[in-house]
Amino acid sequence: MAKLELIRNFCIIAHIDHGKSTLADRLLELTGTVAARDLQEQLLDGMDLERERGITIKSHPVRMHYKHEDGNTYELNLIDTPGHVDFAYEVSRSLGACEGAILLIDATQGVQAQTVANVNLAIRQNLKIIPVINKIDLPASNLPLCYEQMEEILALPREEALSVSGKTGEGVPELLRAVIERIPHPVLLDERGASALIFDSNYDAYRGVVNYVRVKNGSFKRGTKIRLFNNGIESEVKEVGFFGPEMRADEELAAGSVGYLIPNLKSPADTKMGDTITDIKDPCDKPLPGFKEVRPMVFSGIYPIDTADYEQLKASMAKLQLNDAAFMYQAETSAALGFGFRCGFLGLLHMEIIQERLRREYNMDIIATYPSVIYHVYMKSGEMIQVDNPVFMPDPSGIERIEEPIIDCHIMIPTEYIGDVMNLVMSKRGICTNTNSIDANHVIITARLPMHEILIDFHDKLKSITRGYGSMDYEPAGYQAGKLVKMDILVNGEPVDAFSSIVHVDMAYSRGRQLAERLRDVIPPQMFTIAIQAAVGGKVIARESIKQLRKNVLAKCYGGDISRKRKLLEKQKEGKKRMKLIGQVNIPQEAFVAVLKNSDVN
Ligand SMILES: Nc1nc2c(ncn2[C@@H]2O[C@H](COP(=O)(O)OP(=O)(O)OP(=O)(O)O)[C@@H](O)[C@H]2O)c(=O)[nH]1
Repeated sequence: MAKLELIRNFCIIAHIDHGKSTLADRLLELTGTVAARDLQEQLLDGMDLERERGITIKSHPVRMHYKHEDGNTYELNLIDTPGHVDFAYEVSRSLGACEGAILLIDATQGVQAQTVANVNLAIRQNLKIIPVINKIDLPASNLPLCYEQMEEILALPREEALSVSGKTGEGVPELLRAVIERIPHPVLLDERGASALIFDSNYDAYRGVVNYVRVKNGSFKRGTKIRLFNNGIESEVKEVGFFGPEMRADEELAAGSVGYLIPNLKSPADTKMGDTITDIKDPCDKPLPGFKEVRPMVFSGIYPIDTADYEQLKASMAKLQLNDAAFMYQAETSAALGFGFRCGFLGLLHMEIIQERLRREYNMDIIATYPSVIYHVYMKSGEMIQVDNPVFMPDPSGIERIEEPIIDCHIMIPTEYIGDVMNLVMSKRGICTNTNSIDANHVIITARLPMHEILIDFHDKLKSITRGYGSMDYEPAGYQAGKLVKMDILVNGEPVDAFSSIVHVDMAYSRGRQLAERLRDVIPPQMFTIAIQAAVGGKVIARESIKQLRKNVLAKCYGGDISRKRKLLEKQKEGKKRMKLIGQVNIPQEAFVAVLKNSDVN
C-alpha cells in the first residue's frame, strides 16, 4: 500500500469539558505511544495552566502508530483542540491540517452550543465527521436524547454514532477502527511544487522558532532551502520531526504528514500562522488556502510593574504571539502606568490566559487595565475615530454619536430557564430575537447584545442561572449607536487613566458607585486621607474616602526577635514593590484586578 494510504490525520472536536483530552489519553495508551505508567492525566494539556484549569488552550499534535486488523500499521496524526468559544480560531486552524474529525458529545449533557459551532467548522473544511457519544460509564448518560439531538440539530444519522467512555476505555478500540475505515487518507494536490501549511508555531528556548506543519505536497528534510510565502523570507530547514508526543527528529517530513519543521529564523515575528512554506528548488505557484485572519475584539493595556522590565515584556510578548496568532500588541503609554502595551484578545478568557502565561511562563510582573471593545466614534466634523482605549475618547462636545460592537449570541438552555435567561439578556441591554425548541426540554435563544456587556461576567452568570446546563456561542453582528459616556476615576483628585471605562449612560451611576466602593476596599490606608471619585464629563457621580492610617507592621512583634522583625519588614518591602505609585498614592496590583471582577451592576 502506498504511504499516503497508511496515514490518517484527524482531530477531536467537542464542547468544553466533553472529554477530548481524556479520550486522547486513551488513544495514546491503546496505540502504545505512551506507556500507561507514564500517562499523566490529560497528557496533551502540556501547560501547567491547562492542567490546573482543566481546559485545553493550545492545539497539540501527536503521532501514533496503530496496527490494524488488515495487517497494516497506520500512522495516525491526532490534533487535540480546545473547546472554549475564545479558542475557536485554534480549532479552525487545526482542522485545516486534517481529513477527519471525531465529534465528541457528552452523554450526560447532549449537544451544546460549541458542539454546533465546531460541527459547522468541520463541515466547512469538508472533513469526515465521526460522531461519538462519550462518558457512557456515567449513570446519568442519556443516549436516546443524544441520538435525537444529533439528528435534529446536527443532521448526523444516529447509525453513524459510536459510544465510548474515555475514562474506562470502553468502545475506544472500535473508535480507532472507525478512524482507519471512515476517515479518508490524505491525497496529493493537483498543483506542482512542495508545500506545507503552518497551522501553529511555538518558540523553543533552545531551538528557536518551531513550526507545526501539515505537508500537502513534496517533502522537507534537514537542509532543504525554503521560502515563506507571506513575506518571501528564505531560510534553511534545521530539523524536521514529529510529536511522539515530545519532539522527535526524523529524516524527512513527506506529503500527507503532520509534524514540526524548524527553520533557521532569528525572529519569532518572521513566521505567520496559516502561511505556506515551499521548497526553493521545487516551488509551488500559489499559497495554500490559509486561515481566516482573526481579529481581536477585546483590548486592554498590559504594563510592567517595574518599568525596567519593559524590554523583557516586549520580548516575551513577541514569543507569546508566535504561539498565539490571535494575540496582538503594540506599544502605548499611560500617565498612570508608564510604558506598556495595548493588547488585543478574542475574548475575556483569552485575555486572562495571556496575562497568566506572561506571569507564569515568562515570569513577568504585570498590571492589566480594564478591558474595552473597539468603539466607532463619529465626530461632528464627519470624521470617524476608532477607540479601543477609553483614554483616547475625544471630548464629548465634538462627538456626534458613538457606535459600539454588537454580537449575535446563541444560547442553548433547558426550557425551564427561559425566563431567567431572558431577564439576564435584558439586564445586559440585549434583546431576544428568536427562540427555537430543539427537543422537548431544550431551546436555543438567539439574542443581540452589545459586546461590551458580555465581556465581564455574562458567561459566568449564564452558567449559574442554568445550574451549569446553559451554553453559548457568539458571532459579531456589526455596530450600533448607543448612549455611551466615558467615566473617569479620580484618586486623590487625579484621574487614573488605567481605571477609565466607557459605560452606558443608564449604568454610569451604579457602576461609578460600585467601582469607587471596590477601590475603597482594596486600596490600603495611607499617610493621608484619600478621596476616590467617579466622574462623567467633569461631574462627580460617586465618592468614597479612605481614612488616613499608618500601618506599623512591627506592632505585633513583642520582644526582640530581630530575625522575625526583619522578615516582616522584608515582607512589607515586597508588598510595596507590588504597588504602583500614582500621584502620591500607592495603588496595589489587586486594585486593577478588583475593578474587573464581579461587576454586578454592569
Ligand atoms: N465519567 C467520565 N468522565 C469523563 C470521561 N471523559 C472525560 N471525563 C471527565 O470530564 C472532565 C473533562 O474532561 P477533559 O478531557 O478535560 O475535557 P476536554 O473536552 O478536553 O476539555 P477542554 O479541553 O477544556 O475543552 C474531566 O473531569 C474528565 O475526568 C468519561 O468517559 N467518563
